[in-house]
Parts: sequence; structure tokens; C-alpha cells
Amino acid sequence: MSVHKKERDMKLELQGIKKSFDGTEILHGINFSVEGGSALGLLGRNGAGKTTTIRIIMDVFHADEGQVLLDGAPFVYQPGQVGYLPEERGLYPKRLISEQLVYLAKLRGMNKKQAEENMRKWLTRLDVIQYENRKLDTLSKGNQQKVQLAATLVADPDIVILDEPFSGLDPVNSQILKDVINELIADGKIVIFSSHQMSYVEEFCEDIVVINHGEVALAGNLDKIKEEYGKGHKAVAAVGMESEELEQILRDKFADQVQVISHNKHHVVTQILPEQDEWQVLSRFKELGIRLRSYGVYEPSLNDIFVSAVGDEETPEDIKEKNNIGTSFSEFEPKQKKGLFGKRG
Ligand SMILES: Nc1ncnc2c1ncn2[C@@H]1O[C@H](COP(=O)(O)OP(=O)(O)OP(=O)(O)O)[C@@H](O)[C@H]1O
Repeated sequence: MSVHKKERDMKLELQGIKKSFDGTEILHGINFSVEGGSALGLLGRNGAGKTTTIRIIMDVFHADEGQVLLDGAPFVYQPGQVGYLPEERGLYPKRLISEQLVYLAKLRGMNKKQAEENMRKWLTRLDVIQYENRKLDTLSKGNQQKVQLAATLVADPDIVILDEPFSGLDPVNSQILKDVINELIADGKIVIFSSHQMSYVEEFCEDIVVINHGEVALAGNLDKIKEEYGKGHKAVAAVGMESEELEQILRDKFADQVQVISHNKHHVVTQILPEQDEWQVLSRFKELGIRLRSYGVYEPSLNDIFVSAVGDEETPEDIKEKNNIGTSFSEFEPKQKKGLFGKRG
């Protein structure tokens, strides 16, 4: 809202956030920050602690330790300043859409005229204005979702937190929402976007934070993370061979020259071992009669990065073990971790 600080200057920071429920610590010291005019992807497996983190920002829960800061000062939650689309949507199914939105806008500090104008503005922008005098539960799932989004944005919040906003939207409506999110970013808002749909995260999040078992497993600028992650890695594919078969050959016959990092349907990701020569690796393929279909720079997807960061660990002990001996992200570039990763513990 215009009464708040100019959005573009804003910086929201979480410092050392810890939270326990019934004596069990769920968040072990969450640190991240996000600035106005950018979107942060808040990622993590189910139960990692994303919603709990958001609820602390929203002042639903108090942190046991740590603090939330806005521009360096303790953040005092004000309803008009933050728009939150929770995973479990919050509107009343049996009430008129227009009434609910106007009510929410007034609750968040707007006068009646502003509230009515904004209700129409957002219903129009999201292409659901034709339903303003209908009850929510008479709309299709996708249109209900768009009304929920209008309710999130109705008071023009400076900070927008969206939990799986694309769920239930068809491609046309997804495009409308993508455009709206890009407009929010261009307007200088802080956008926190929590989703398991990596393609959307890649599309508009400048930075990401991956929470794993209540800890920040990976954080930073997404382009830089991709660069770091792909550094020194080659994606290899061979003619007439599935990735699994090629991976086995690499493990059996190339163990002195390359390390296998991972594989997917299309290729095996490798790293040449120190002191080894790439040309010798290529000639060994030739000696073994393996024709390469492709051999080139590995460009990781966010999905690859996410899986490497959180793996399939079930316990913190597994994470530690994996970070020491496995193929987790932190192993790839151990000396480059500083500044890119959040601290553990
Ligand atoms: N009010 C609560 N009381 C007790 N435990 C809770 C409470 N809220 C969350 N938890 C626990 O905290 C952990 C993190 O939950 P949270 O909802 O933050 O995960 P999430 O990352 O948002 O997961 P998802 O992707 O499935 O939504 C879970 O183990 C959950 O059971």
C-alpha cells in the first residue's frame, strides 16, 4: 500500500530463525534475505519447514530464536503490508466474492472506495470480474484460485508470499498469473514464491533458498548457483546406449580418469579427475568402440540442483553422510561454497 515504504528499497531478512513444536526443533536457524523488485524461490521437500518459516514472517508463530528484519529494523507485521496466498486457501465458499474482497481490503487498511476500486482492479486483472457477484463455490477450481489470488493482492501489499499459486490453473490462466507476478516484481514488490514446480521458480526467481530438514541447504543467486553447479562438469551421451549403461561403463573403465556425478534420461554427468587429460578420456571412448552422441558443457536444471541439494535423505545423519561421500551439491565445489550456501546448524 502507498502508506508503506517505497517497495524498491525494501529488504526482508530472516536471521537465525529457530522454532520448536512440542519440544522438537523444526527450524534450526534459517537465514535468507530478499529485496524489493525480485522474487525469491522458497523450496524444500514436504515437511522441510517452508510453511512454518512463512508463518513466522506472517506473525502466526513467534520464532524461539532469531529475528525477521525489514530494512534492518525488526519487522512488525501489518496486515496491509503482506499479501499471503496460503496452500490451504482461505475464502468463504458461500459468500459473495465482491463482499469478501472488499471486506479483506478494508481489514487491511483501505477505505470503502479504495477497497471497491481495488476489488474490481484485481478481479479484472485476473479475468474473473464477471463473477464478482457470485458465491465462491459456484466457480470452477481454476477461477476460485484466481479469486484467492485477487484476495491476496487486493490491498496492494508490498510483500507478496505465494504458496503454490499455479495449482489448478490451465495454461492460459498460468500465463495471466506469470504476467501478474512479473508486474509485481517490476513494481518493486518483494515476492516470495514457494513451489514444487521448478519451471515456474526458474522463470521468475532471481534467488532461491532450499530448506532441508529445517536448515538452509542451499541459497543464493540462481544463475550463480547453476554456474557453480555446472562448473567442470561434462554431460556425456553415447550412440545406442541408455544413460545407465554408459554410467556403468564410466564407473568400470574410466574410474581413474573421471568421476560420475549423476545421470538422467539424456546423459551422464561427469567430472574429469585432477591431473587427468580430457583428450585421453576421449581417446579411451574411441579405443572401447563407444561413439559419443554428445559431449559438452553441463547445464543443470533447477530440478537437478534441488535433488542434489536435498537428495533422498530421510534423516540429518543421512544428509551429513551424503555430504561427505555422496553426490550432493556441496561435494562438487567444496571450495566455492562460501557465500553461496546457507550455514548448516
Ligand atoms: N503447529 C504445528 N505443531 C506441530 N508441528 C508442526 C506444526 N506446524 C508444522 N509442524 C511440523 O513442522 C514440520 C515442517 O512443516 P511445514 O508445514 O513447515 O513444512 P513445508 O515445508 O511447508 O511442507 P509442505 O511442502 O508439505 O507444505 C513438519 O514436520 C510439521 O509436522
